[in-house]
Amino acid sequence: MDRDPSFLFSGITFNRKKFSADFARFKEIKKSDDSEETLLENKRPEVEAVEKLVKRKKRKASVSDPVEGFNVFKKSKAEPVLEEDEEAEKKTQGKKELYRQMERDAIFRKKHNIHTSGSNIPSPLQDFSELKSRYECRPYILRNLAELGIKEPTPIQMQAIPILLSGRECFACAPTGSGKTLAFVCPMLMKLKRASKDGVRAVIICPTRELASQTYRECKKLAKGKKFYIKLMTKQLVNTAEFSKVPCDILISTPLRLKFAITKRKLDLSRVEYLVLDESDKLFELGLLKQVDAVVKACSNPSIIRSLFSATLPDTVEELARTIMHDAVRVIIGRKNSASESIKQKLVFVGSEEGKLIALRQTFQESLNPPVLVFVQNKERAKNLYEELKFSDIRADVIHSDLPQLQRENAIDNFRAGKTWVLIATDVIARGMDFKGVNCVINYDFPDSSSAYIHRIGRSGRAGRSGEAVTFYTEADVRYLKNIANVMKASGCEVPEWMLSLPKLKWRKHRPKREFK
Ligand SMILES: Nc1ncnc2c1ncn2[C@@H]1O[C@H](COP(=O)(O)OP(=O)(O)OP(=O)(O)O)[C@@H](O)[C@H]1O
Repeated sequence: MDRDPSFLFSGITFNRKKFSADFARFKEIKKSDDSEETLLENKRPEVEAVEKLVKRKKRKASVSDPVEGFNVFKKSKAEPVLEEDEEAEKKTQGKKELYRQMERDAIFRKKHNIHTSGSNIPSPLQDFSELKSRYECRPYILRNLAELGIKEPTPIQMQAIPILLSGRECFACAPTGSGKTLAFVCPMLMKLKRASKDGVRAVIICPTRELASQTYRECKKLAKGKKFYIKLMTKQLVNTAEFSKVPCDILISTPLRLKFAITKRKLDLSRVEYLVLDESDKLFELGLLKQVDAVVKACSNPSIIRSLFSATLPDTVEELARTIMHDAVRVIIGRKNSASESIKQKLVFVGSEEGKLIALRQTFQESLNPPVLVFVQNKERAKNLYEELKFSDIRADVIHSDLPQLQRENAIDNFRAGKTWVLIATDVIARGMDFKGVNCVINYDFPDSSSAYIHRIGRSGRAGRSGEAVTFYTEADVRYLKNIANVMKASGCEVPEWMLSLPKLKWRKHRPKREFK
């Protein structure tokens, strides 16, 4: 039996008898093969060597030299290298564009006095049309903005709106009358998208009922045409029999009423997605802190977006904010804790308490340019001053926390309508209240802090309008002048040098006992 030379067949015995026909066929082929082999065997060794070399070269060439359009495997192996290159190139381009965008943002922010800190801060909004192009804003918001005559975003809106729309928490400090309300209401409506009956989804806390009611109206104006359930937490609402079943997307309240609703009426805030603390530094003051804390705890949704807004943001409040917020962005417009630059500020020495009424009457005689707001230290003083003015030919009214709710509302409405020329007030309306076109704010009693001063005078000079602020001071107030003088200087007003060089006081609230004389 012949051994088959093939390596593949080694060890297999071929039965030539059984497969004689096939064997004969193979033999024929073998014959020809043999003849070739014979030829090869007869080759000269040098020819063989050259042939081997050529063969080896051919083999090598087929492995290492890709022939375009021919070697499929080569091609498919070469492609990822190209893709990786393209990918890397894309990445570099992406990074370059990102840096260019960051540079453009920085220039834009500088131009608008926007100061930010935090990571990955979204680009500021240059125009309200970007609400649609960047964030797919529904047409009703743009329509309502146009109807309200709001054309360009203010600096706080430019920056706070994209931050909140990108799902980031934020604490913001921007001057009085600079449009902070819209800066948090607009993204809130956009994020909520549509009405739902699944429980409260957004909460806005304001320190006073008047401000809560104003914010409620602003929300309604911007949501016009969309059936959101927007509720103001009134005594009536909180006492409704089916309180927990009242549909509510956005709830606006003072901390006290909200805490009452949580503890006594089992209000569920666990689904709240947005929480705004307006006038946040006021809300963090001792009198309100406990109630605010209860609300913040009740809003237990882990993906909640919280934001803090105010015209004054003391360092202590910032520190507190940082402890409760996640990866928050800090936005400051202009200088932190400064007065609006559109207010002309003046300090008037009145000697003693007796001098105040004389100075006030004199001021009104010289020029009474209504509407005018007169701030006093407490409700007793408000009542007393009102008694002095009510029988004069000046149309005066008064507002303080001792008045029944309806009377408070009427006082605001009449002042807004121009029926009241001079409104005497305690600090209950010093924050957030937006009376259009208040020409002058008179601090009849010296404010008890620089932030109280900033908020009080901020009732005038709003939304780019000009305004005036006059602050009376007595001998007893002199030692507290420095703080107010500093605020005035920072906002560009002229202040006598001696006031600025008064000794620095470790801040204590200046609330002396004032006799009405
Ligand atoms: N982009 C805008 N263009 C013009 N007016 C605006 C714009 N945004 C808001 N306003 C108007 O500016 C006024 C002041 O706005 P807002 O009450 O929100 O100020 P604020 O910053 O909250 O002030 P405060 O610190 O006193 O609470 C309002 O009458 C509001 O309608």
